[in-house]
Amino acid sequence: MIRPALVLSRVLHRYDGTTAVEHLTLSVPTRSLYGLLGPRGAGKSTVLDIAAGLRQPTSGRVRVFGVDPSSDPTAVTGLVGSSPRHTPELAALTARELLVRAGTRRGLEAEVAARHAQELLHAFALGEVADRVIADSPAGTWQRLAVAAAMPHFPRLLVLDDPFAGAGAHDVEIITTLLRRYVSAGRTVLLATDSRALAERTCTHLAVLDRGRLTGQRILPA
Ligand SMILES: Nc1ncnc2c1ncn2[C@@H]1O[C@H](COP(=O)(O)OP(=O)(O)OP(=O)(O)O)[C@@H](O)[C@H]1O
Repeated sequence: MIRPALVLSRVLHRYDGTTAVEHLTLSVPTRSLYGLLGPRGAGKSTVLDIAAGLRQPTSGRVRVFGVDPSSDPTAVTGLVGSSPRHTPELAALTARELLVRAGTRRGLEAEVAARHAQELLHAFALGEVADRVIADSPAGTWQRLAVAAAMPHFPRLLVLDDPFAGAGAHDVEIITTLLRRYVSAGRTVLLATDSRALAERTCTHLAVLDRGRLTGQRILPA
């Protein structure tokens, strides 16, 4: 049997007085494009942070390709990729600089990071803005770039928080095509969105969250 990419068992997460995730049990199959759908505050970002090893749950069990992020965070860092948050510091870089930096931060040699950056710029149709400062680039550049910046080390699990937020139809098309190709290449994608239409169009599997609880789960027709 193929091991799932991610397993959450009775995961609970509390921030001070707020319960963000409540006894969530979820299994994300390898090679799925798995969508977490829910309104604002449903707990999606918290689940993604836990999956990426960026946050420890208050209780419950987490396994990323069988690895426990709390006992082997370095292994999980190599297995997972997630997008950087938009900051003025990052917006002052060029698209290429951001991708090279994302690669070297994931442990790639500078030369390898530069090659992967070039491949990603091409794949995400960002060649024209490659050497332009991100803040001066057309709308939609950041959305494509944020996804590309999650994958310079071609992680086995790509974790994307709202990759379509602010994206135009053309950007959505490019991102969706790339994510499907990534899954066809044997990788796994876990993404969060509040758009049912985009989730249903893009994903192979869907889990619906509401106030930290799982309220529905289904496999979508190909
Ligand atoms: N750092 C934090 N400190 C305190 N409460 C938080 C924190 N982060 C999230 N929360 C709360 O936890 C709950 C779940 O938030 P979360 O961001 O995980 O949901 P979400 O579905 O990703 O929502 P959004 O789409 O708005 O990001 C919300 O009630 C939110 O206010």
